[in-house]
Amino acid sequence: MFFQITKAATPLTGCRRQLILRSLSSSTNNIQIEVDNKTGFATVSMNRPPVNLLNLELINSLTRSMKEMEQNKSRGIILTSTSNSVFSGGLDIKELYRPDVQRLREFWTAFQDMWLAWYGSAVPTAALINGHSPAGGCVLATCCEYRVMLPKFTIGLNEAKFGLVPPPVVRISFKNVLPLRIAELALCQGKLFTSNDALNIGLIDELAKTKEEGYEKCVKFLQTFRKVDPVARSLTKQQFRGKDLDDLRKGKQKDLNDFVEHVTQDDIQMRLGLYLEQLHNRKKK
Ligand SMILES: CC/C=C\CCC/C=C/C(=O)SCCNC(=O)CCNC(=O)[C@H](O)C(C)(C)COP(=O)(O)OP(=O)(O)OC[C@H]1O[C@@H](n2cnc3c(N)ncnc32)[C@H](O)[C@@H]1OP(=O)(O)O
Repeated sequence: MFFQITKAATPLTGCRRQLILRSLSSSTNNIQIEVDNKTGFATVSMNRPPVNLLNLELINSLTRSMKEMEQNKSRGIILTSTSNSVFSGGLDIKELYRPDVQRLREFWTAFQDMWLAWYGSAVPTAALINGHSPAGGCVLATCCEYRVMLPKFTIGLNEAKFGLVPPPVVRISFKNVLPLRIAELALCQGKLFTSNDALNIGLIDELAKTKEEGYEKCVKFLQTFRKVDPVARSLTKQQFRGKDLDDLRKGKQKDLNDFVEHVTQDDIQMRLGLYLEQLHNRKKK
């Protein structure tokens, strides 16, 4: 069994009684799942301190938790993080820098599977973006159907800034949310938007002052499907997203080969090394 179920009070709503499902599959316990007994909605919290970097293990946990939620016929999922300042810092660049090619292939295959699971989820999804959400963090948020963000953080696809060319899946979920021209410019500029600017361009749907308020807004969104037939809802969503999903399923091998070829280029490796150094030295200046 993937999850153990224990009862606990919720950190989100204080009094509402919930079930907490803890991941047993990973020694790092990198995901926490809570199910609200009243609404039936599950909150999936990324829990990989300090900044929820998406390494192979966290990516696999995200995919497995989505599959588990679908099997349990969850009525809605809220994706968030246990951190106070970061939703997800994006891909763990250490997975890309001087990689073992076998692990790099495994890593990108896992990322493809996570994208397929979250972008194509049969269950309604909302992202409660309670902190910074660059690159891979933004991909995860834009896989969801609705985004509520706390103020004074940043979100966007900044890959171009450090020399990475975003693969198709990264563009697709971004393009699904934003007007094409804004998506193209933002990607080419490697732009990170403040919460306010993200709201103005439509990258997020609502702002919330606190995590609790954000949670309630996500719940309100998920409740809009309460009187809708879940099968009709899910098939309608598939009509919008099915082609993107099929394209990746059919092109998975090529996408993987292109990714590995791109990331292992000497020039890209040099840039990734410099970026890691820059991140490490950021606070020392
Ligand atoms: C062909 C391939 C193309 C695309 C692939 C798919 C698309 C996705 C790409 C990505 O996601 S690439 C990653 C992009 N992410 C970023 O650029 C974010 C960089 N990080 C930050 O801006 C900040 O760290 C922060 C997320 C805003 C959090 O700031 P905070 O002050 O809270 O933490 P701090 O900066 O001190 O970081 C803590 C610790 O983590 C290290 N770190 C941060 N981000 C990364 C990262 N993405 N990969 C690896 N390591 C990272 C940082 O150096 C600190 O570690 P240290 O204390 O040991 O130095």
